[in-house]
Amino acid sequence: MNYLDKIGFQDISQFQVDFDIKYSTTDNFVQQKIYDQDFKMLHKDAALRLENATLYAKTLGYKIKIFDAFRPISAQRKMWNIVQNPDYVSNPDTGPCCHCRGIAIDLTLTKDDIEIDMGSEFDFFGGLSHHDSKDITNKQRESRIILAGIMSISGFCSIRTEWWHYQLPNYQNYEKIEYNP
Ligand SMILES: C[C@@H](N)C(=O)N[C@H](C)C(=O)O
Ligand SMILES: [Zn+2]
Repeated sequence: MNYLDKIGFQDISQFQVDFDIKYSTTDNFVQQKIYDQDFKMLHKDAALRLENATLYAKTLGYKIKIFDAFRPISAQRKMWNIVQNPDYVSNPDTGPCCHCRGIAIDLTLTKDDIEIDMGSEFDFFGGLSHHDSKDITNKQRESRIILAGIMSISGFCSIRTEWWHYQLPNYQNYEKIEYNP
């Protein structure tokens, strides 16, 4: 049993979802690897809710694709050093940093293995990614609302500025984790 298991984290690698863990590749907003290992881990409270979300998505004919889940504080710091804008990257010292607590997921929906058009790319840091963007089509808005509905009835909250980011409420109940495997 490793440290993350001991503190109540759960491996989500076998869930009925697809993974495209962007920060273990160079295909991300910093264009460099943020960490070497794919962390397909969440706190068990979030993992349980994600499992429900996969079922709701399936009912509607979709599958969930995960871009990121748990990320250690050091990974968050690398991001913060590049983008010091709390609308898009949480401050590792003073921000909620829900990924570092294992209770946030960056995700989208797919149908027949094709990503649904949500109106902006993942990690596009601008108004087009905001839930209330006026510059997306009705279809793109509808797709975001479907994702929001799935995540909301599963127990997650959204943030205003990123259509792909969902987190558990009461983040103060979970500690930020540093982890170097
Ligand atoms: C970096 C982006 N994918 C993200 O997760 N942003 C939120 C605000 C965070 O850093 O917690
Ligand atoms: Zn996120």
